[in-house]
Parts: sequence; C-alpha cells; structure tokens
Amino acid sequence: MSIIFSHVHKTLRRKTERTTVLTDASAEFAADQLTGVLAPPGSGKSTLASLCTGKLNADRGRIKRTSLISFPVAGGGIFNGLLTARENLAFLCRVFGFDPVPIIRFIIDFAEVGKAIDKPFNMLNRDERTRIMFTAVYAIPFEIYIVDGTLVGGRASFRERCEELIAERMRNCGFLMISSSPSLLAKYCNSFWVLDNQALHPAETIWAAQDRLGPERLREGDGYAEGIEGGADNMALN
Ligand SMILES: Nc1ncnc2c1ncn2[C@@H]1O[C@H](COP(=O)(O)OP(=O)(O)OP(=O)(O)O)[C@@H](O)[C@H]1O
Repeated sequence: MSIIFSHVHKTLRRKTERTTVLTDASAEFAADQLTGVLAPPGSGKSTLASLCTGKLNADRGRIKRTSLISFPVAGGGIFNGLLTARENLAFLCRVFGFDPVPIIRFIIDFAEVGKAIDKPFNMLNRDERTRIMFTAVYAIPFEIYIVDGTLVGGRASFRERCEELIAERMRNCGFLMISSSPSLLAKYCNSFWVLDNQALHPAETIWAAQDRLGPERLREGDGYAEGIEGGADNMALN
C-alpha cells in the first residue's frame, strides 16, 4: 500500500503567474514507513501534500493511491464554519467510510470540548478549534497521514496527549511528512526524499538530504503550532 508518483508534472496558475512545482517527478511513499520529504520554503510542500490527498490533480503523469490517505494534519478549509463541529466530523467520517459515532465520542473526550461540539464551528474559540482539528485527523484510522509542516498543536497539556496519540499512530500507520526542517524529519522519519529542482529524489539519510539542498535553503522548526487561525471555510470569527 502506498502513494506512487509516476512522471508527474504540476504547474500552479494565478492570473498571469505560473509556478512549476513538479517536472517529471517520480516517487513511491510506502504506507508502512515514516517518510520525510525535505523541501525548501516555497518549493511546493503544500502542492505536494495536495497532490497526495487528491485535492489537486497532476497536469501530466499519474498518481496512484492504494492506501486510505488523510487530509493534511490541521489543514485549513476542511471544516465548514456554519456547520456544528459534530456535523463537520460526521461528514468527514462518512466521506472516509467510517462510523461517526465512536470517532466523535473519542474526539469529544480527547479534545475536551464538551457542549462546544454542538456549536457552529465558527463560534468556537481558537483553542477549541485547534484541539478539534488536531484530534479529528488522528482520530480517524487512516493508513497514511499527510503532514504539511505542522504535526502537532494546541496548548501544553493537549499537546502532550496529542503527541502520545501520534506516537501510537506512528507504530501502526504510515506518515508522509513534508517539511523544510531537517531536525523535525530526523526526529520522526526513517525514509527520506528531497524536493529539489521540481523533482523528487530519494536520500539515504536526512543528512544526505540536507547536504543536497544546503542548510541555507532550509528553515528549522519543530512542527508545532500552538493555535490555528481560521481553519474553516465561511469563518465569521477568529
Ligand atoms: N495559484 C498559484 N499560482 C502560481 N504560483 C503559486 C500559486 N500558489 C502558490 N504559488 C507559488 O508556488 C510555489 C509553491 O507553492 P506551495 O504553497 O506549494 O509552496 P510551499 O513550499 O508549501 O510554501 P511555504 O514554504 O511558503 O509554505 C510558491 O513559490 C508559491 O509562491
């Protein structure tokens, strides 16, 4: 089970601006590995994540998914701000083929949201939204979790519990972490790729990946975001 890129081309377009992110890129990300893709800032991390999840399609080439792939951890635009948190979560569970009842029960307990679960998502405060968004992705039993820079979030006590949940998932599931931070990928991953010159290259170690890009093109970070701004479509409040 895996995500396989075969000769993928992708150009982003906005008015007159065109940015080519991938040119004839091939790679295989296995569902039984913790894979890190080291990529400079602005080189196409979010685009790669969106191609993996199917949010974006390749212009040319093929992306074959034979695993159940998550939406990006803490990815924006997943929740609808006008629906309640419970309605959003029920919808997400059904889209991915899971019974919402036990998953929502788990999220209410784990994220400690109580009655806020039945409020419109855009009426929740930033902490509540952050806890729900991080718990939602890890509560659903995906086969490969997609991390676009941010792995964990929330305030101290939630973050600690969330890290335990992530460690549990990492024992049984695949992760594809796309980041500009060598130390983040070194901490969690056991298989490495580099996104460089619009192509994906395998690397033996994170140090080989870092050497290929050069440290001056990278940006250290710990994959932590205390809170997520917005996080939903139709956000009326922050
Ligand atoms: N719609 C668009 N049209 C043209 N260029 C775009 C578009 N969206 C983003 N870009 C540019 O394409 C490149 C890749 O974007 P992407 O968001 O995938 O990169 P990223 O590595 O995730 O960026 P960051 O490090 O800032 O999070 C960036 O240089 C960005 O400025």
